[in-house]
Amino acid sequence: MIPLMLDLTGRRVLIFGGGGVGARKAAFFEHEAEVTVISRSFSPDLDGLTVRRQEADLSDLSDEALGFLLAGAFLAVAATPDPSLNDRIGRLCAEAGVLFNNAAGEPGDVIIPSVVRGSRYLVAISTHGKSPAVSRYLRTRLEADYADLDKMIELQEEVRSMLRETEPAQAQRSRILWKILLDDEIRAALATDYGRARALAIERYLHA
Ligand SMILES: C[C@@]1(CC(=O)O)c2cc3[nH]c(cc4nc(cc5[nH]c(cc(n2)[C@H]1CCC(=O)O)[C@@](C)(CC(=O)O)[C@@H]5CCC(=O)O)C(CC(=O)O)=C4CCC(=O)O)c(CCC(=O)O)c3CC(=O)O
Ligand SMILES: NC(=O)C1=CN([C@@H]2O[C@H](COP(=O)(O)OP(=O)(O)OC[C@H]3O[C@@H](n4cnc5c(N)ncnc54)[C@H](O)[C@@H]3O)[C@@H](O)[C@H]2O)C=CC1
Repeated sequence: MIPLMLDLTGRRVLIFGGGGVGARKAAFFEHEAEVTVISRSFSPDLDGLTVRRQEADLSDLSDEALGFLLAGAFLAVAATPDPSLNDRIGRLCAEAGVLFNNAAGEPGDVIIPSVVRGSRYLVAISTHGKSPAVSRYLRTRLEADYADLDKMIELQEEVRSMLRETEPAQAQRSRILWKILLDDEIRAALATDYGRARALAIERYLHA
């Protein structure tokens, strides 16, 4: 498995099965992709999401009819509780060249990770499907332990551009940036007062 960050703007994503799991997968994609949920019933968790709904009993559909639904899709998720139906959707995706994620059944070619996201960073976590609970646990730990990561990235961005003007040696620029990252007092200041953290960084490491 190889991690990638994809821009799904304007791409079509299909979710087969509109239960709690299908709704969670739909929520994962809907802020960027064009999501359609195909199911015989729809969880209230889908209310409020920007997704199209298409009512169908998938067991009644022929391979040809399912293949027709897949036309033009970039990625499909099978999230019905019937693994053999999910696996069948996966086989048709492989034939149609559509990326496939399986919520229950034979693993597809895509895993949906746990995501920690700030305005300046994105971390995706997977256990290769072995323990989603551990992925979730790691996400909550990272969210708690690095609550101010966005502000540290902002400070690093600012100091990096200052250093490009003042410090010609790359090795020295790198050393200073690491010192700031590892400075507990600067990290503590970031939580409440960006200006103070910035002043500390400049005073300690740029005018030293
Ligand atoms: C392979 C994968 C398929 C995929 O790509 O979707 C998959 C598969 C399965 N999950 C199962 C169970 C649970 N999944 C969750 C939660 C999440 N599951 C997610 C991803 C993935 N789940 C992919 C692998 C990710 C990896 O590589 O680590 C997360 C990260 C992303 C998301 O879904 O949004 C999201 C956490 C988001 C977050 O909070 O950060 C919880 C809730 C909890 O833990 O509280 C439980 C119950 C506890 C447990 O069983 O662990 C079952 C068994 C069903 C059964 O027993 O019937 C299967 C099927 C099987 O294993 O066969
Ligand atoms: N990948 C993951 O992250 C997780 C996967 N699971 C597994 O995912 C599966 C789905 O879980 P839930 O959403 O909780 O189930 P659910 O029973 O709440 O929802 C299933 C949905 O699929 C629809 N459906 C079922 N058969 C259909 C058919 N033949 N045609 C059309 N629609 C059909 C139902 O109408 C319903 O909307 C389960 O097998 C569960 O074990 C569970 C937890 C996490």
